[in-house]
Amino acid sequence: MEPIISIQGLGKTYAGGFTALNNVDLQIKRGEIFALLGPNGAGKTTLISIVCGIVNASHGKVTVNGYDIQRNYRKARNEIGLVPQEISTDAFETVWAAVKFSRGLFGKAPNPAYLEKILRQLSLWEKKDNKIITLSGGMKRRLMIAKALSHEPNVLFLDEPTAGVDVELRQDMWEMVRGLQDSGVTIILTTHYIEEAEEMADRVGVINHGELVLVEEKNILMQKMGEKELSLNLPEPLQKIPDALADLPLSLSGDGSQLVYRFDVKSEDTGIAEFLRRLNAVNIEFRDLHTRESSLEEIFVNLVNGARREREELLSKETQE
Ligand SMILES: Nc1ncnc2c1ncn2[C@@H]1O[C@H](COP(=O)(O)OP(=O)(O)OP(=O)(O)O)[C@@H](O)[C@H]1O
Repeated sequence: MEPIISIQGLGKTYAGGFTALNNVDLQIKRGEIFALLGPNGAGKTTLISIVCGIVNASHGKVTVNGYDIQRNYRKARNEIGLVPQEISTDAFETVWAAVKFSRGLFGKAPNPAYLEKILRQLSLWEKKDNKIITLSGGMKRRLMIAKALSHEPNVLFLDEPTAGVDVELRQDMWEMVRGLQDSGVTIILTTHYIEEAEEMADRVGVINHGELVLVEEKNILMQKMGEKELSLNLPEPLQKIPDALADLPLSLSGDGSQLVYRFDVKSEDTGIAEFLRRLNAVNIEFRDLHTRESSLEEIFVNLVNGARREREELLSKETQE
């Protein structure tokens, strides 16, 4: 199936000469939830702003549902709903007037039945005659989503949808976003909360210093990059790791009561059987054991740090030459 968004060779150098995006290629699949992760200043907002036609690209090509964002700007923009990070609405307008107005901005014929559907879906229908100023923070966020959906876009961009939102509300938002996906909307979200990507995304893209360093199915990423730990609780604490086991990837907790064996998830042979056999040979007993997988957060930190190290090495080589 054709991707709903296709980005090729996208670059952006701002007027001052700063390059915020460098040769980005990315295809967004129809119906997926795609999470764009990256540290502050990585280029996430620049990328979204270009696709939404708010910022002009320096080079490259973007199509949204087949429409080129430059040659066919209006049609491309019609395909997209954008929920910005900041809540910006007229406080004295009613909820209903706000969504009706947003739809009108796109030149769409009125469709009260559709607006009712999205307000119900976002649990805002009861509040439709309320002034925005009377809504809670969570309701205002949902209203921003309703406004972004008012012209029936196929793609929804959510820029940091849950920044500064409490845990309960965050989970409500996740549920609601899944509901939108079920209704056929493709969702691209940027987030600083890796937990959010882990929870929600079908695929993850990591952007760092304007470069897309990785795009991967979330499950595959977690399998491929992840390390697992096998922890053994020892009835008798150890002073140190026995010399006979020194060649194994082991670590000992501070109080010596927990021995941790690290293994690579992707490796065919985890070495666990051999490890347990050798443990037995040196008469170390254990009370129980459990395993733990690395989180997307650890994977992400490793990736970004790895890329930074590579860049620093490259720079130091260049200065030596
Ligand atoms: N109008 C502009 N002129 C010059 N530089 C800009 C402009 N807008 C953004 N930048 C720079 O481009 C880089 C990328 O910014 P961008 O807002 O895309 O990052 P981001 O990944 O969205 O960051 P955050 O997570 O902090 O929102 C930053 O270094 C920023 O200072």
